[in-house]
Amino acid sequence: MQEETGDMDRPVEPGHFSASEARLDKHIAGLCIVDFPVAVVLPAGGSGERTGLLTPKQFCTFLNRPLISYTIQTFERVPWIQSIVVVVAKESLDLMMDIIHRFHHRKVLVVHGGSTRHRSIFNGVRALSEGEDGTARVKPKVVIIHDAVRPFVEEDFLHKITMAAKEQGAAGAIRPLVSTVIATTLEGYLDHSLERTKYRASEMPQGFIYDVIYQAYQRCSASDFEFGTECLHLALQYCGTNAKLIEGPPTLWKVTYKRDLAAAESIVKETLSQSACVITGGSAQATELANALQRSMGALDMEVDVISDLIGDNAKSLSKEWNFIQVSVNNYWLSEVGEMLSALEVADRALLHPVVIIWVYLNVSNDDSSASEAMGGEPAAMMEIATGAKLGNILLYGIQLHHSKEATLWGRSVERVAQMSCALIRDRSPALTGQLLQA
Ligand SMILES: Nc1ccn([C@@H]2O[C@H](COP(=O)(O)OP(=O)(O)OP(=O)(O)O)[C@@H](O)[C@H]2O)c(=O)n1
Ligand SMILES: O=C(CO)[C@H](O)[C@H](O)COP(=O)(O)O
Repeated sequence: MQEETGDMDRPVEPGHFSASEARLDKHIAGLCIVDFPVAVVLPAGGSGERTGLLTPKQFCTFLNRPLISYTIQTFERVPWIQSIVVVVAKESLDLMMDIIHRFHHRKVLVVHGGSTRHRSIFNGVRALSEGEDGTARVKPKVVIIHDAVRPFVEEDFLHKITMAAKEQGAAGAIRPLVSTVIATTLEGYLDHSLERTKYRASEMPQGFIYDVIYQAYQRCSASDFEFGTECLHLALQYCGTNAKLIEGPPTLWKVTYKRDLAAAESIVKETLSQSACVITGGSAQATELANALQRSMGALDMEVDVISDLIGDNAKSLSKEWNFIQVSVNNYWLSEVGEMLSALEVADRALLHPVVIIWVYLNVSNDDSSASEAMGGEPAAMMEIATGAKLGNILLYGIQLHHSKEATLWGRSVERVAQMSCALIRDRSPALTGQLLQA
């Protein structure tokens, strides 16, 4: 059973590589130049027993998106990878197709898995050279194998693995051991321990010349399929290919236990919380506040850009991975926020990650009562807009502050806005949307 997804904006026929290979991207901007066809197999057919959850970990969701979609996105954005085969259990096929359509994944071919990881991987590898009906497909030169439950891998590391695989026939990521490995006796006593400096943990990704891994799987035994855990070992044992081992970053770790899902979520949140864009509307007071926020939030490790509006060239900010802070001066009026929500929707900015908008209401009048009058009834409007925005994966929060003429008081308020903004952006709590906080 194979399902292809080629109906998105740039259709790809997965597993098919023409001789001239028109799409062989030379990624000249960076160091990553790959001029041969590369495909990826993501085994995602396991049940995730060790998490103790009912849902297999690859389908567990954080920040409104299943883990498998993060991993697919990681490979999809690498221009020199042409095709991604995702291997899932039969009963997860509909769910997988739904994920592909919901998150607009483009380069993906879905195939059925097997009862063990090796069986699933072999199904994925085979699908790259032959269709379900046995028809031949033009195979890639190199195939990268990567557990679907390892969502964080950088392009430059994939490049290293791919180039080493092409040269050596096989290559794999390693990490230093964090604990000593010991052998136990049948009775549960220490038999012997291994010298830790001589050993490494084998991680993913691994890369292979296509024919090497295909032949290794064709030649390996039923016992390998049943109990084996190491693709590099199959390449050595059945094809005599000695893999090049490359030390990878700690982020290559595999989601195995429930707590790993929380760790993955916090890594994604951290990467989404690096920067914010303050929109001032052009007024002097808003600009003064924005500049002060830029300094204070900068000290809290958040890069802040200040712009007056989202018109013309400034509209580019909508497509960046920014969070937004919209300042309104003496104008308890949410129309600017409404416009921003529409613009983000048009740009499809919240498809893959929730976007944070913080609306900052700056009261510069001398008379506090005019501010409270302006507020009358408006928190309800704020909550209503925030509720609608949340359905579109946009998290809207509010902060209000008074522009005190007293420098110390003003400084404290600005500091509080900076701290609250950083906390709201970093936490991304859906429960706090629509709230108007006091600074
Ligand atoms: N029959 C299988 C078993 C595992 N995998 C995949 O292989 C990767 C790594 O395996 P592992 O972490 O062991 O996943 P599970 O087998 O799901 O976990 P557990 O051992 O806790 O059940 C996962 O992406 C998993 O979905 C697979 O494609 N087919
Ligand atoms: O270790 C590995 C390196 O080859 C594999 O990545 C894989 O994690 C094995 O998974 P598990 O043993 O947890 O099923």
